[in-house]
Amino acid sequence: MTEPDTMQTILIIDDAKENIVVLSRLLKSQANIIFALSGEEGLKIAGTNLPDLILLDISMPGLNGFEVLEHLKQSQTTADIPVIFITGIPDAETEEKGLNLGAVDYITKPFASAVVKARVRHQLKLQRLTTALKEANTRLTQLAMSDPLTGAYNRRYFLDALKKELERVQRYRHPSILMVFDIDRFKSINDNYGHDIGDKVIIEMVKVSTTMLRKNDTFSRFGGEEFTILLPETPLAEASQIANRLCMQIARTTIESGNKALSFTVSCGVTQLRDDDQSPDSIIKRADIALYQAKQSGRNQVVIADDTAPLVSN
Ligand SMILES: Nc1nc2c(ncn2[C@@H]2O[C@H](COP(=O)(O)OP(=O)(O)OP(=O)(O)O)[C@@H](O)[C@H]2O)c(=O)[nH]1
Repeated sequence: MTEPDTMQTILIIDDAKENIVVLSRLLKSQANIIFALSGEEGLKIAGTNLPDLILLDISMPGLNGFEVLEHLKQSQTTADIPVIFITGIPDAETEEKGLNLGAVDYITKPFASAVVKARVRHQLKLQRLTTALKEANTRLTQLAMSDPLTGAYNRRYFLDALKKELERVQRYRHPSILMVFDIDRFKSINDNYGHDIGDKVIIEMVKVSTTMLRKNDTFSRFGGEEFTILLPETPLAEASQIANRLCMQIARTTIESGNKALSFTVSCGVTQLRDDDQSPDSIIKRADIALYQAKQSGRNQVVIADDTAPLVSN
């Protein structure tokens, strides 16, 4: 979160140096001051420095203040930077135009120093609060889609991704794969080594899996010791190899527990998304049945769902 005492930055855009000098002197105790002597230069600086507030002159050669504001609003990176017009044009029509374009305030010259300071302080405070709110929102979004123990995507996020991928499969008819992994005899790991070591096993499972996957694959901790992987645009034969490789890699992994090295295995069910799947449920059910068969057949192995019908490509 932004600290309240962190110095914020004000960008002054004005073609008259003397105005920049006066405003800088006035506001330097409130913020870091940077400046530009033209609209074009101001836009460049705004895009790279992302100031907390812009004080903008209206009448300038080249891009005028209104045009600068329009450019700022068009770019996603600068659209939310508050802009105050500081201008010698006192008429209400110009002020209305400036505010309608999205300026947060309009100050006319000659101005009273104390009033400018107060209005700037007010905008900087609003900006600080807005930034803190945005950061909190980002954190909340992150929390809502991830598992706290491992940081992997959670069930909710995964189901959403699976639903979207099913729609893509139905539309483009490419092969996509769901894998469900489950740690073998995990209860006995907890019982014999303790819950903390159980947690370490889960964390290691996530680490090993995620390093072996591609950027477009989605990995989630779907439940306690159950993990799901979505592999978009992947033929079944390739998915089978990936699942087997992952199983082998997991079996080679060890966890330190006191002076002992603990190893563990996983079982896996694999299925292909089908264009007649009505929802993620039926896909998960198929993969779960295959996983159950892997468990029944002795664990530490991959089973491909029986009823996976190959998609007919267009
Ligand atoms: N340490 C730890 N244990 C968990 C967590 N979530 C679930 N568990 C445990 O995982 C265990 C799952 O056990 P079972 O469903 O019986 O399955 P299993 O022992 O892995 O047996 P199989 O799946 O048949 O190989 C339970 O004992 C849960 O308490 C967790 O976050 N941390």
